[in-house]
Amino acid sequence: MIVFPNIKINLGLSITEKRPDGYHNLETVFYPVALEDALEIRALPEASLSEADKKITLHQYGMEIAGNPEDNLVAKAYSLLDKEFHLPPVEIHLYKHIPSGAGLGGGSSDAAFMLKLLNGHFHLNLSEEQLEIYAATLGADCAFFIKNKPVYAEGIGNIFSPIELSLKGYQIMIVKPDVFVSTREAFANIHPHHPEYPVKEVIRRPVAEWKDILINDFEASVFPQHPVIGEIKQELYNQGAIYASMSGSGSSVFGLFAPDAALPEINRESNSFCFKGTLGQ
Ligand SMILES: C[C@@](CO)(OP(=O)(O)O)[C@H](O)COP(=O)(O)OP(=O)(O)OC[C@H]1O[C@@H](n2ccc(N)nc2=O)[C@H](O)[C@@H]1O
Ligand SMILES: Nc1ncnc2c1ncn2[C@@H]1O[C@H](COP(=O)(O)OP(=O)(O)O)[C@@H](O)[C@H]1O
Repeated sequence: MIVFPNIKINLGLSITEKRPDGYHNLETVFYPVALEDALEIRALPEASLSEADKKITLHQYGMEIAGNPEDNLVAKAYSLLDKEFHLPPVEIHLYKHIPSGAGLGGGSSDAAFMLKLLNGHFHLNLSEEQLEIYAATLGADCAFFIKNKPVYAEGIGNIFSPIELSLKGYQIMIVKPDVFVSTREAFANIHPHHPEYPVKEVIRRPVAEWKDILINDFEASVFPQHPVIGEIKQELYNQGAIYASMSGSGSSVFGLFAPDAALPEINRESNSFCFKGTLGQ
């Protein structure tokens, strides 16, 4: 069985306060985009396991991910459900197309799709709401990928409400320079505050009005540290983007373009990543 975990972009990201547990409350809109990994599981017969064998064998392809295979979020997702449901052993094939440390939620998406895949394959009969609860323990934005629909998110990024927003037909260009931004460090450099223009209100206005009022709070601290990210955002505007922003805690930047626009070539560095697509929903 194979699934295709996709990314999200953040439309606005206000970090409003630091919580006693060390996490931060935030306000953002998550919007799914069809840049996808591929994730496949094959169940193995219980009898094929010797005492010393692990229950998961993870084969990884495509872009490299930092860390050991047992720290991979798909392995953590399996262990979470295995504890409760004693799952059969599985062989996992994960093909990474989504860059890591990009603010695109690639790891969280893999984890959420793994939960959905195991739920379907092994007939666990978990509801979407139950899957969201499991997902939230794996990463702050992981639960979003269970329903995978545009939402307004609050709390630590795990409390969702529906929004009336469709960007269907807009073209999107995502550029990620060869820079890794740690989410944890990005939060450490933030001064939380309530925004002048709340994300929830700005999002109701036409996209052409978002430029100076739909803000990602991480840009103020990440751009001075990594000027190339800010330069890419400016370049997207120079090349005709209607709206451009860093996604999440970086380092990727996306530009939204009109449905009939010719998308530019932005080749700043040989190791940068670039995706071009069309939005759905
Ligand atoms: C802030 C966002 C916006 O989309 O950044 P990106 O990861 O997309 O860049 C996400 O919600 C991130 O979600 P996720 O990447 O799952 O975060 P986690 O792994 O749970 O947390 C990584 C670290 O970030 C910090 N953290 C994360 C979320 C949050 N609301 N407050 C925090 O302070 C904590 O220090 C935590 O240890
Ligand atoms: N399946 C996975 N895909 C990507 N990263 C993973 C995965 N499992 C664990 N990680 C770890 O999570 C970190 C954050 O990755 P990712 O979620 O892709 O980035 P971001 O949170 O910036 O969108 C990576 O540096 C990597 O060490």
